[in-house]
Amino acid sequence: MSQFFDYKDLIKEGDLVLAWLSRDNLKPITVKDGEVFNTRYGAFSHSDMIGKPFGSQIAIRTKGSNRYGFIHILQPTPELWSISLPHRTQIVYTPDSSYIMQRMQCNPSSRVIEAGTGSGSFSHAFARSAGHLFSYEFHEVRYEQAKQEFNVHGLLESGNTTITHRDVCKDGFEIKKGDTTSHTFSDPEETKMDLNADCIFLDLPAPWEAIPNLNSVISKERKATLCCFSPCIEQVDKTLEVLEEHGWQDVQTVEIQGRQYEARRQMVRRLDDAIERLKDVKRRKTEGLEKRQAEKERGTDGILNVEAIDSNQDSKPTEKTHFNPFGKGTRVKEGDSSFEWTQVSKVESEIKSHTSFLTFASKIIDHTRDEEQIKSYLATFKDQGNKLSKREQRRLKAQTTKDTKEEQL
Ligand SMILES: C[S@@+](CC[C@H](N)C(=O)[O-])C[C@H]1O[C@@H](n2cnc3c(N)ncnc32)[C@H](O)[C@@H]1O
Repeated sequence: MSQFFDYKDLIKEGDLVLAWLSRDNLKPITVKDGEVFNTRYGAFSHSDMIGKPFGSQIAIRTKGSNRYGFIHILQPTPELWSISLPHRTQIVYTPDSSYIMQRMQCNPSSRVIEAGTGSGSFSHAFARSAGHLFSYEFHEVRYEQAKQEFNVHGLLESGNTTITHRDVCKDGFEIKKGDTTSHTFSDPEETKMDLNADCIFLDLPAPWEAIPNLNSVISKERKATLCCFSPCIEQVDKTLEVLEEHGWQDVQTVEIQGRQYEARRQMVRRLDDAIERLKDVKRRKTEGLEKRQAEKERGTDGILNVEAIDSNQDSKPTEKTHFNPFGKGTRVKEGDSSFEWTQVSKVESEIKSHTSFLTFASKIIDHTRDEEQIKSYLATFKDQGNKLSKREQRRLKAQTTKDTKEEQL
């Protein structure tokens, strides 16, 4: 059982919990009775966490004051792990990994190849969703650390993850008896693993060197989908050349540009407001001119003549503009019920999340078809077709023609 995939209610000794200190400060802790988690808000005793439900808030009184410091203790998930894990390399974050898995249609029947493992960020997301994950890392220390981490997190124990120490560009992806891998060849008959992979994710500096090695390990019956994660367009260029050379199809390169949308209210500005504003500007201008004229009428020695004194006594201070919908003026609080508001969404001008270019491609190895199966499909369609609407019949006919063409290619 892995804490990452199976829901758990209460925290027990030995559990991994993620302590949420702030939005961008999440720390993994393995709970051990008697130990203390030190933070700048104070020292949190692990024993206070044992028996508490995941998601609880733990509060302590800060030394020498009457105030409280608190943290939340959360159950690990691949998404939270990505933002709290110890970095050994650059990692793939959830905005990319979720998109990639959806594009590759990664599901519980998928057999996934991932190279390299790196810090194991994406591995956790794959391991949760896929049927089996085969992860490869050529850096020995990183391989050992990732293996140890996968073991502690229950990924190896759950049986759906295999990590192998390998340079996939030089030595390919096949996993044989005697290789340095987490898989145990317990059956004497078993000499190599059957990978039969249908999802391949390459986060390598030179994916074009690994692509030629995929043929022997990708599924023969199912369509295999590949994604290469490369930060530079020059890498994409080389990858595209090799994909074409090795018969990969449906090639597409995309870039994720995550943006934050802010929802807020904006004051409704009407033509009448603009007219009001112009009138206000004109009125102030006139008042200003009158004031200056009155000052001119003071004597050069600073003594006012009688007329000027009289007009000066009459002049009132200029009234403050209380509302200017087109610029500065008295601030109006968003949502103030004296004004009309409309709901808008504002997008950040700067893009924060370009990480890499994602190149997708797919390959079907076996183009032969089971004629008996096709006949039975066609018979079913025909039978159903009599009961279907004209539109449905047209759709089925188009689908059948498309399938036949694809098979012929
Ligand atoms: C950027 S990291 C992968 C990060 C990973 N996707 C994650 O989310 O944590 C790239 C990893 O690929 C490994 N690597 C590079 N070339 C390799 C090769 N030819 N075979 C196997 N691993 C390789 C590196 O050692 C490094 O750990």
